[in-house]
Amino acid sequence: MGPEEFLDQLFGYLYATTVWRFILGLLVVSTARILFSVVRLRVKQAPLWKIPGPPIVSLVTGNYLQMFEFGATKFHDYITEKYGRIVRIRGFFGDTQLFVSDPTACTTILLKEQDIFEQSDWFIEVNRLGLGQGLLATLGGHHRKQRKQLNPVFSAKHMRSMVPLFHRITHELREVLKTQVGGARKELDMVEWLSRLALELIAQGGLGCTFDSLNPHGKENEFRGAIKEFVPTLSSLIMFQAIFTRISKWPPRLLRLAVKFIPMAMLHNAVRVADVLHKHTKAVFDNKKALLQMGEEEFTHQLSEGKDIISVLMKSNDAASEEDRLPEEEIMAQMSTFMFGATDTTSTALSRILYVLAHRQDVQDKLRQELNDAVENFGGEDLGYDELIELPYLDAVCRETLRVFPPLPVVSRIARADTILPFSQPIKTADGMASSVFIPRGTTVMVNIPGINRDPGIWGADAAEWKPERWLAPLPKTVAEARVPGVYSHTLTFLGGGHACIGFKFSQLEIKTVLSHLLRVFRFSPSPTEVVWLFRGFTTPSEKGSTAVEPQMPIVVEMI
Ligand code: HEM
Repeated sequence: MGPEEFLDQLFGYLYATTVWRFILGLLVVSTARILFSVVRLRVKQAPLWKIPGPPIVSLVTGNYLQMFEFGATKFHDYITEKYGRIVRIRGFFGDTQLFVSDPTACTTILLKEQDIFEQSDWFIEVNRLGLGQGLLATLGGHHRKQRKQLNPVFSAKHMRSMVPLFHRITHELREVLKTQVGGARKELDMVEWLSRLALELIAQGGLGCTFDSLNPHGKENEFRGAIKEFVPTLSSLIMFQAIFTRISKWPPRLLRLAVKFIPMAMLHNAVRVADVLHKHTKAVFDNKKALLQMGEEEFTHQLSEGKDIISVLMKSNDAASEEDRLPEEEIMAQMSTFMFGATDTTSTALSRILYVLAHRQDVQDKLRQELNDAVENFGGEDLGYDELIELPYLDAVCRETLRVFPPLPVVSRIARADTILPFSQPIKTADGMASSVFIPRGTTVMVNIPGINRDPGIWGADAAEWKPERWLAPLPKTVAEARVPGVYSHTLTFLGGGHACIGFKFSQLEIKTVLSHLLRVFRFSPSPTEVVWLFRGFTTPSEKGSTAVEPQMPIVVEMI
């Protein structure tokens, strides 16, 4: 070996060992820091150990699988009944978390101390990288600034102008269903059709574009596919959240380069989904921007006549002061955010209403009668905004279904600082009665939405029963007294506080418009195939025993 070759090898060796030592050192330091913060948090969480909760089933995963597996809804109901409004749960490696349905505790989490109880870094970062920096990816002042610009776009005044569009799209669905049923009766997978409908309603009503979702022979749209893939793709990465949240803020180019060299198909898939979402929102945005620059007349030539949410937002944003104006990137991010926020939620709510009505023909008949009478009095089948909003039985059926069966049953927050969580009533702990508990920084609290919506202490002994009639009489005094911090009907179905669902009026109108058409033309009855409701983040229907990933809800649809 010559001297040059020797030096080359020596430097190569030194370089390789230095780099590897550096990487190894980094890993050791990071692991030590993670371990140290984990141990410190476990120690500080000691006061929470005294709160009653289910036994731990695994030292590694705690109660995590019971809380989030397909059958989790039953477990949630069981622990709420057994342990009450404040339940201690174990997360990964002995982490202690709370599952909360106490109204005073929920008010602290969602309203009074909403700047302490925030979404986790993981939630914010995956949404930021996947959907962009929209409402689901911002916190504090940044989030408030976005809400200030967006709230007026979701006002009742603007929702009024959406009614014709909702009618038009629902007519389309009705005609497709008539063809599918073939003039008599047929079993259809209604969740599939309601998902397509929800997607088309937000595509046209939110973005002013179409995905041709109601075309039975239409091809899968790439944007639609990416929205559907978003949650499963990210769920597959959840076990790497500690590492992910540490590297996610790297400069985008560096992050992309790093991801390229990590041989993990699910990571590459996540990047692909994010790229597809960005490509499409940018195309829709650029098109709108060009139209806006051409003038008002061109702008109203869009499919939605310029009444869709993003068009209205772009116009009001242009007129806003420099200080309030949102950057273009953030408007694009709202598009993916709305597509994501509006689709599974609405289709799940509509599916549940049809499912319940299929099992309660008496209610279905009564509702149909109310709708037929309303159409006769109104003088046309496309009921106006006020008629749709004010029909009492339609309203009662919607409120009751959303109360008893909230599509999104659990939302999580993480304490960003040490604080005290007060309760509305003292609870029994290992140390005696307690009317509050110390929550150390880093603790996860989960809001148990069905727990509070069906709390017998608030709604009475029949709280768990589905009874639309309860909304036609004065509600028990305990309902108002409980001061549930929700934006809708004393429930947390659409949550409350600064992160409450921005689209709740939009979804009310969608649901009522759809029911006003479908129930007058079709009768829905249960299928012989049993349907079960599974926890997939949302509570969605499935055929009993099926292993399909997608929700399924066979219902017998009959022409009237
Ligand atoms: C029945 C239908 C719906 C239900 C049950 C529902 C429920 C919820 C809930 C519980 C949250 C809070 C999530 C959290 O903070 O972790 C939320 C947030 C949100 N929802 Fe909805 N939603 C529905 C329909 C819609 C629709 C139609 C849209 C859009 C048009 C929408 C857009 C959003 C957005 C953007 C957020 C984030 C708000 C923020 O953080 O400021 N949702 N929704």
